[in-house]
Amino acid sequence: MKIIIAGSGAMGSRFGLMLHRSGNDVILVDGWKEHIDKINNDGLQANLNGEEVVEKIPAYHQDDLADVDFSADLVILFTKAMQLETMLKSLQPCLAEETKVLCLLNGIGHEDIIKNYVKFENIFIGNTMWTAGMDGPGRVTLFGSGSLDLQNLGAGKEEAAKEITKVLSEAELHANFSEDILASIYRKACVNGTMNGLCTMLNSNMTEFGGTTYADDIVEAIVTEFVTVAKAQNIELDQPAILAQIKKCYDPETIGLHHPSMYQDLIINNRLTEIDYINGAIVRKGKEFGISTPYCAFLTQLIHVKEEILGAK
Ligand SMILES: NC(=O)C1=CN([C@@H]2O[C@H](COP(=O)(O)OP(=O)(O)OC[C@H]3O[C@@H](n4cnc5c(N)ncnc54)[C@H](OP(=O)(O)O)[C@@H]3O)[C@@H](O)[C@H]2O)C=CC1
Ligand SMILES: CC(C)(CO)C(=O)C(=O)O
Repeated sequence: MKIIIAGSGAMGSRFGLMLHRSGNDVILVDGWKEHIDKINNDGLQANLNGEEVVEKIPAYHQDDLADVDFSADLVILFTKAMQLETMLKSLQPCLAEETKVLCLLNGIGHEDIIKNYVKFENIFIGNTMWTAGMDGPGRVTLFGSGSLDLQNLGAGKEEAAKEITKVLSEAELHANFSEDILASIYRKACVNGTMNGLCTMLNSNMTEFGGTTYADDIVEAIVTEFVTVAKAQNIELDQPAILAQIKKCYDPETIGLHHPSMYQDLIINNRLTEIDYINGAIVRKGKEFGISTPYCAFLTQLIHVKEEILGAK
């Protein structure tokens, strides 16, 4: 399959690398020039579960796509939420009538933006439990395992969604076709709505946070707000199952030692965070439905205060 990875930071590099290694025709697209230049000069370098890997994958700056002759079957969106709209504008020359676009960003409601740039029946949405970290331009660390869920948004596009699922699974990305992707996105948002903001504020990884005596109470309070807001939209979530899924993140043998992507953004790279698309989205939806969301509101404010104190850009 001809695949564009649109947003080739840590996660885009992971997916690009694994899809390239399983025989797909992949190109990487990003707005970070130094990263693109490094990949084109020296290959994409990765520590893949302890093994040093270098793959030659063509990489393009997103402003240069008008000159690129590559009609993609599939575009996988992996920007940060704040960069999504700019990337969608840049991608226009590469979107053919049949190009499918799969969004795997963390957060809630990205389809509202994507549908302004992509035909509704070509939009596929999902979420992933894979992890990845950027070490510097052209270099990533990829450890542990993961999975992803996806579904078509447009009616009658199940077969296309299953075909994408197959291609991703052949790359050992463990993809599942979901019958209820909105619930799945909310379940993942509960993980990010707890782990990302809390580990960032508390300067911890997930194992360290999960080992504290306060972890269960705080996590339950936040998840209750997500579940209540989801219910108001007729999205039914199994709260005990979500709490159990979050606890699994504390395991140092799986992803517990990972610093969530929000920590990587703010604490390591001094960049603005996606908090407004995770806990902030619950506060906005809560207001719409008359539901009080004090924990999400406070965590959103705290992260913004920290962004200001650190002068994040
Ligand atoms: N990392 C993870 O483990 C996980 C991340 N996700 C989600 O996947 C999506 C993509 O996240 P992720 O891959 O972590 O994003 P990254 O932070 O690795 O990359 C996103 C973009 O930020 C810019 N950038 C990143 N680092 C630097 C740097 N040091 N200097 C300059 N620019 C930089 C680049 O674009 P530009 O120059 O255009 O700004 C890059 O494409 C997000 O929605 C995230 O929440 C989901 C699951 C796990
Ligand atoms: C690994 C995980 C699940 C932590 O919340 C994640 O999605 C992230 O780092 O953004």
